[in-house]
Amino acid sequence: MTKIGIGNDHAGVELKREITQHLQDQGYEVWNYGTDTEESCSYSDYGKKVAKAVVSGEVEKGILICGTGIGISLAANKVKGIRAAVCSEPCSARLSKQHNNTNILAFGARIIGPEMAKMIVDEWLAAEFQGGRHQERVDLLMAIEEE
Ligand SMILES: O=C(CO)[C@H](O)[C@H](O)COP(=O)(O)O
Repeated sequence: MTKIGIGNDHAGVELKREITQHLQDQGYEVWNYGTDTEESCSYSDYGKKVAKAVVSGEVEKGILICGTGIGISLAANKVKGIRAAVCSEPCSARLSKQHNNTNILAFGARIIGPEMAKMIVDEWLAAEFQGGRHQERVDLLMAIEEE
């Protein structure tokens, strides 16, 4: 079963627990990269940890949660090879995989509720990259990393 890495800052601890349970109920193997306390911390540390786990192949996909999903996705996108998208509804999550081949999904625990988060996660995990013209664009996107 797909291995999924999950990480969050202090704002995302509770939602991370719910999403982890939701994924495990479906048979996914979930690797937790923290944080697990509500002590104030930096989203950068956890975005980076999950991003590096995806790039190294330790896990296949990543899920990141902070207050808005923005800071933690920005951190992940600093890691070479990562395409992380913040999504607040399922349609964008599906298209982020179909067109952009995202390898990390992010959302905000202060923006959406747990049921919406579960729908977003399910839609993203069910979607497949469509390749073709989108592959050419993703190749151009990733080539920016080499400039
Ligand atoms: O959403 C976030 C980053 O994009 C953080 O979770 C948020 O900035 C944390 O704020 P605070 O320190 O006030 O709890």
